[in-house]
Formats: sequence, C-alpha cells, structure tokens
Amino acid sequence: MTIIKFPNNFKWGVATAAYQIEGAVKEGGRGQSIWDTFAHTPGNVLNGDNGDVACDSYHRYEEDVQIMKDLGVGIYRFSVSWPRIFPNGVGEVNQEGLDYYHRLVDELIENGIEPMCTLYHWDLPQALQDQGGWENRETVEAFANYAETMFKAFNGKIKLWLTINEPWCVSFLSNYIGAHAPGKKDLSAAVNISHHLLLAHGKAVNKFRQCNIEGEIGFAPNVTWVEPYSRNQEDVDASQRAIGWMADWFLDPIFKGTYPSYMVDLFEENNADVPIMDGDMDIIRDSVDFIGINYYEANVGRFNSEAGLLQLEDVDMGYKKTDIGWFIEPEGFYKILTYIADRYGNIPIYITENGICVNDGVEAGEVKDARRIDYLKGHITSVNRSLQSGVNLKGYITWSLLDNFEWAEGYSKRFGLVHVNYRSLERTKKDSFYWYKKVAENGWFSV
Ligand SMILES: CCOCCOc1ccc(-c2cn(C[C@@H]3NC[C@@H](O)[C@H]3O)nn2)cc1
Repeated sequence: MTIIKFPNNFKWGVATAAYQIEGAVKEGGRGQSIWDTFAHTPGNVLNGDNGDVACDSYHRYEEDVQIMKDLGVGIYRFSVSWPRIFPNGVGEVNQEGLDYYHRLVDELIENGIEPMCTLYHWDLPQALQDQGGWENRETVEAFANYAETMFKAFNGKIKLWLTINEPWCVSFLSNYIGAHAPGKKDLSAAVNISHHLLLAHGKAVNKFRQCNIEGEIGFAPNVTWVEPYSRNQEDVDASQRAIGWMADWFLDPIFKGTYPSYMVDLFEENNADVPIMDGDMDIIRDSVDFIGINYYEANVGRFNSEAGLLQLEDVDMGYKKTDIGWFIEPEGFYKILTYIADRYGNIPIYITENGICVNDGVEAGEVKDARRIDYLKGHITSVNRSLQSGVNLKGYITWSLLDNFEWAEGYSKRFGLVHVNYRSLERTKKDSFYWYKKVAENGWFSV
C-alpha cells in the first residue's frame, strides 16, 4: 500500500457552473443566454434537455452549501450567470442578480468555504450574441464592464477569481466544431473569438488591478495530452498541434506575449488570421496571478493527412473509457502539467476541473460509483507526482459537486460526487463523496 500525501496548505475543492445547476432561468430578473437559445433549438442537445430547471440550485443553494460543508472542502468554484447581472449584457445592473450571488457567497463564507468565482462559464447574454457575440470586439468591453461590476460588488468577499472557463470550448468547440452554443462552424470566426476572449481577460485583469481588488485572478484553459503513436516526426508534430491548440494557443500570449507560430501558420493556411490590433498583446501579456487547469482525458495521436484541421487521428490503445467515451489515462495529467511548467515556468496552478462521467444510479439509497473513486485516485496521484516534480500546484478542485446539465449531452452524463434525481431534485451522496471527504479532510489517501 502506498500513501499519497499532500502539503497541509494544499487546497481541496469542488466545482459547478451557473447554467448547469441553477435553473430559475426566468427568475430574479435574469436575461436570456446563448445556452437558453441553443438548448431550446431542437437537435442541439441530447433528448431535448435544457437548463430551465437543472438542479434548481438557485433555490436550493443553502442545501448545497450544507452538502459541501459535510464534504469538508475549502473551496467552492461556482460561476456567475452574466445575464443575471446584466440581462442585456450591458446597461443597467440587475440588483436581484447581485443579491442572489451575495446570498450564495455569504452562505459559503458563514460555513467556512472559500468562494472561487468564474465570471464566464459559457452563458453569454443573448442580446450580445445578437450583436455578433464574441466575434464582435465590442463584447470585449462589455465583458470588462461586467467584470468590473462584479469585482466592486464582491471586493473582500471573493478573493479567488477566474475570468473565462475553457476558452478552447468557447471559441473552437462552439464556433468551429459547432458542438456547443452558438453552434457556428467557421474557423476564422473561432480564431477571431479566441483572440477576443484573451483580450477580454486582459482588460478585466486591468480593471482588477486598477480598482485594487483584494485577491488573485486567473483563467482556466482546458487541456489534453496527446502521446505520439510513434517517434516519426509527422506523428510528433500532429500530436503537438493537438496539445498546442488547447494549451499553447491560450497560454503563450499570456506568458510569452505572442501566439505559437506553428498554430498561427496552421490557421493562416486555413484562411483564419488572428485580428491583433496595436497594443492587444500588451494587454494580454502577464495578466494572471495563477492559472486554472481543466483536464479530463489523454489520447494517442497519429498523423493522417485526411484527418481534419490538425491532420491527426486518435489511435485506440484499449484504454478504459468513461461513460461519455473519453479515455482514462492519468499519466497524461502528469505529462501536461509538467509540460506547462517546463514551457512557462513556476506559475501557480489550481486544478480547477478534473472528474469523470460514470452514470451509476441510486440503489437502496446508495450510489456505488467505484469507477469514479478509481479515476480520482489515479488522477490525484498524478497531481501529487507533478507536485513532487516541482509543479507549483496550489489546489485540486474536482468536477463536479452535483450531477448536472452536461451541455450537448444534457442530463444523460453524470459527473457529480452527488447524484441528482432530476424529477424530485433529491440529492444522494455517492460512495465517491465519502472517499473525497476523507481526502479533503486528511490531505492523504492510500492506493
Ligand atoms: C472533435 C469533436 O468533439 C466534439 C465534442 O468535443 C468536446 C470537447 C470537450 C468537451 C468538454 C466537456 N467538458 C466538461 C465541462 N468542462 C466545463 C464544465 O462545464 C464541464 O461540464 N470539458 N470538455 C465536450 C465536448
């Protein structure tokens, strides 16, 4: 038996996002978001699911905070629904929206849980999308205004801030692949959006610093690891393109002040140019106190000239898969974390998402999700190995507290430590909840 032990100051947390858990989409003065539009458009979400009710956490947040208190975590990472604060994206602030998040944050603090706030977790106000959304450079200013409003309203209460969650999903998954809202399939638009997201992040951080807001700020790219199938240069280069698309593309501008040239070339070869204007890269560079890293899966990649933008195909090596079809490969977590540390240096990192989709149900009042416990053991062991290797890891936040609306997969895919019955909205703590509780309380576990 091996003991995996973390430093006493290492933080443990759990994460959710507004559109995935809140519901109450027409309450409290909330405006419409692009996910309300996308989910209510037939064919976009499995089984026609939407976030109208979700986990009803808008009304049940006190119960959810008590569950987190029992879990023993130090951090709760949640997101704010921008259209609750600015129903039309800009203009008059909706005080009811601010009041809701004050209730939530006060409840967390009263129960000894530190709030980590993500400002943008994909639910763009529809009114801004109607003006071009993230493709429109004016949305950058709208985001900076929204961010400043939140910073000032919660200064001293919230001390850990994230601007944008998974910019690759917001830009490329949602506007090139088209699997998420708004469901566009235009590489040039997606590259354009990726730059505007970084610019919006940089402008928000400028506001954070100009207003002398207490605490730290970062953003949370999602990353993957792709192991080359062979040492052939074509396989190595193709695998690097997949890693760079999610990591380098969003982290190089912040830590190097430039986009990775091999990806700029790839996009230009596909008629997609980055719309950089004078001064943009100065706004983006050095604009974080820490970064959040979201990791779920790794792949093995092989060059295939016919295989899409990256000319890369996945090779099925027989790894175990999750119930959403992603490969389970904890080694990839260690590899991408050490890759990031090697490329950018000793930057403070929180793991802001890591978790597994397994759809175990309730039987006799219990959920025996042994596969989730195995996944967490393997991946948190990789986090510990990365920490031992010198990666400046500050904490681990698992996705997710609750089963919730998993975007285009709807409610068919369960990531929670807590099972949610979507008819009764009853919460049931899974076996993994009790395993993670011991880790959060003790800071160690055995494998
Ligand atoms: C090549 C074609 O691909 C089509 C689908 O491609 C993807 C890629 C990535 C995802 C994805 C989903 N999640 C989990 C979420 N992270 C944020 C939080 O809200 C969780 O719900 N992370 N990545 C989905 C779909």
